[in-house]
Amino acid sequence: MVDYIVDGNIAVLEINNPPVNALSIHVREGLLTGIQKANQDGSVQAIVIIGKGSTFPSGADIREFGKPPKEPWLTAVGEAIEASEKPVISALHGTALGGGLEVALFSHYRIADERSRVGFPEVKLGLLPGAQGTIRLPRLTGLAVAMRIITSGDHINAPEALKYGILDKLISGNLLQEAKTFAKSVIGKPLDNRRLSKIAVRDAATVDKHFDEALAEVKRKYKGMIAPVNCLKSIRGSAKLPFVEAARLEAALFRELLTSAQSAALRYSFFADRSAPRWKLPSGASIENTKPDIIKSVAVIGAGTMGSAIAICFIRVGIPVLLVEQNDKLLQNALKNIGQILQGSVKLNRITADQRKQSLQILRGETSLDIVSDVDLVVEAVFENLKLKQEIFARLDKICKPSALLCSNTSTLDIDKIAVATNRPGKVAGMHFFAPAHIMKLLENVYGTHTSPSTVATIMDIGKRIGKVSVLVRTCDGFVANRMNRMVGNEAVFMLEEGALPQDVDRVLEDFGMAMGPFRVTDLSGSDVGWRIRQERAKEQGIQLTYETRFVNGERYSSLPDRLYELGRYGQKTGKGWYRYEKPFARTAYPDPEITDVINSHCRSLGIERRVIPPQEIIERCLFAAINEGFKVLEEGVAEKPENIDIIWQYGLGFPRYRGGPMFYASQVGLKTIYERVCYYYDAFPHSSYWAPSDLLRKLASHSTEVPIDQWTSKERSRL
Ligand SMILES: CCCCCCC[C@H](O)CC(=O)SCCNC(=O)CCNC(=O)[C@H](O)C(C)(C)COP(=O)([O-])OP(=O)([O-])OC[C@H]1O[C@@H](n2cnc3c(N)ncnc32)[C@H](O)[C@@H]1OP(=O)([O-])[O-]
Repeated sequence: MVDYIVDGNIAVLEINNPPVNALSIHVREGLLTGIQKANQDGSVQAIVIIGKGSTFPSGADIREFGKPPKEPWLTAVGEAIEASEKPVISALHGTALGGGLEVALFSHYRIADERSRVGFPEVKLGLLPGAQGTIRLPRLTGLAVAMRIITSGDHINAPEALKYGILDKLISGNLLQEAKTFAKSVIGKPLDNRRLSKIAVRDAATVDKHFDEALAEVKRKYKGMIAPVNCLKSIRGSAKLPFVEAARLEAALFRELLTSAQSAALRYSFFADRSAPRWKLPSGASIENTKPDIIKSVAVIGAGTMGSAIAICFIRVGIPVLLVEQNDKLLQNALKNIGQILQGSVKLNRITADQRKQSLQILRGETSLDIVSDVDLVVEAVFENLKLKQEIFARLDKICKPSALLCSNTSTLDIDKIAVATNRPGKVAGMHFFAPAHIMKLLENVYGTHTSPSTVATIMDIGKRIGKVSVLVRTCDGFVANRMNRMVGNEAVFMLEEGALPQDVDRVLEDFGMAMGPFRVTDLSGSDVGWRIRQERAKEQGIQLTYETRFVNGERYSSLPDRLYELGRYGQKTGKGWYRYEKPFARTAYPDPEITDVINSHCRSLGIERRVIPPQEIIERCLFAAINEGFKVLEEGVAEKPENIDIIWQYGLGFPRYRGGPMFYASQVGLKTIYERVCYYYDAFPHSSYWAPSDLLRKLASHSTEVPIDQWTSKERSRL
């Protein structure tokens, strides 16, 4: 794992632990023995530490966290590096992150390939740079820069790192050769002024001011997260305490984080990010064995808000789009809006004016569907109506070339029912974008009974090309996101009928960490959207919905949202919804006494006695109901693994990353507790059949010890 190579009077310790040279136990052992050996070797006068392959170490081995720690710890290795009597030069390339950068900060000199990046991303794992990173970096950069680098977790490029004093020299040629030459040039020079533990923090006197400012900033930016706060406390220690005591404080703050639920969730999320796009079908077809088609052109059908935003996703990565809308006026409006949105991106420095121009050059608006005959992929984004979609797909099937994929942006409808309208069901799939589609990272890709593996490979590949986090799910009503989120919406409204107000429910869920509570979310999209869908469904079933309707097909129903619609309270667009706004499209939501009156009179007319609903009940009824549904989604194979569900919630539904996702959260609460509470609510609300406990949940909860989340599907699903 660490090769020891002597070239003349230079010992080279080459770290070889692909893919990112993580500082696993064998690397730490190799570094420690390498340093000791070089110090004992009379012919060696300087030591170079370098990474083999694409990078200098990108950090500690994250898979080791949460397991019993193995010595030597990174700090001990680092202290041996700093204590070396012979100069140690770290030669950085690729991404020198976390523990990797700490190794460099223990070294006496740091040189780097000019294309390399450095950083302390620990905070994104709910940790701090615990091998003295928080107390060494301020000694080089000063407090403000160190606080920004460590609390943001952002990478910085080599020239910037040079400017801050983190690096001593940038290299444009052969890194190893240059490192050896550099090493020879520092042989015999005094080392004490190169040992960061011997150097003071130069702006230590200003630490309280920097701390207060940075603390206010992280509390606003990373609400609810403990790691950025601990990072700051440790950096403050670096300025206030003698080095050894500061190191002790850092170690204590690191341990607190390492054992925290937040870090466990963030580390899980790190691996879930990488695992979710790796799709596999029940047939065995997978990302490993299926090639995607190459998509060179796309048509988007429907130039509403969604269709326009979807078009942007493709044109900004250079894929030409035909945007089709029947009505020329709507089409022209959409083209204008797209131009404005891209202009906004230029203003925010997300793209250049040239990139905007190039994107608009490959966008063409049309009013006839016939024009799409030659595109490789169609994304339909018309109104959520099965009949309408079936008609469009039947027409597309006739117009498009046989190899074209026909995808729907439906958020709920069964892909199989859309595919039957075509003679190419293998080439039909769902691509469910989340609003606003040009901003939201999630793409929920949906396969139907007949969708071919190559279609799946293609939609997953194109999702990656357009910069989305793509997750594959099987078709069902609402797929994963809307199917599970429906329970949150239902329970939230039922709690209004029982005693809560919209702001109570939203506050509890936002305090939990959700980006927005369900009522604020409804106000954003508009209560008219849900009303239309409910009316449509009722019509299909021959049901008349009235204010007195309390059950539909035996299921509890609340007409409160219908009352809102009748009052013209469509949400932000009308300046009032579940909340009041200063004016239409204003963002700030104010609790509205009028809504309290509407809710109270609704309860009176239905004879419901209101009660106080405690925060814990709000959490349980919204989240446990969704979690129970999540287990059904797993048991039916709609989602292949819990990570897929959690990534959908993080990137599509605003679930706090530091809680991992609803399924990871369930694993932390404990499945026995979740199961018992689900049973309790099923008893209490038998007319909400989604409370019927999932079989998978019941079986997992019946184990005498908690089944780890990575075994949920393998352990029980095959036996169901
Ligand atoms: C006594 C106290 C002691 C305290 C010690 C504290 C030490 C320290 O302060 C803590 C840390 O360093 S915390 C760490 C701080 N460092 C970080 O947080 C850096 C985390 N890593 C990254 O940000 C990105 O991986 C890179 C930018 C490095 C490369 O991006 P890219 O080129 O797109 O590649 P990719 O697809 O992302 O990864 C490729 C494969 O490598 C895997 N893997 C990666 N890093 C790993 C790791 N550290 N570990 C294990 N595995 C790691 C990854 O899962 C994937 O595996 P798969 O099986 O193929 O799925």
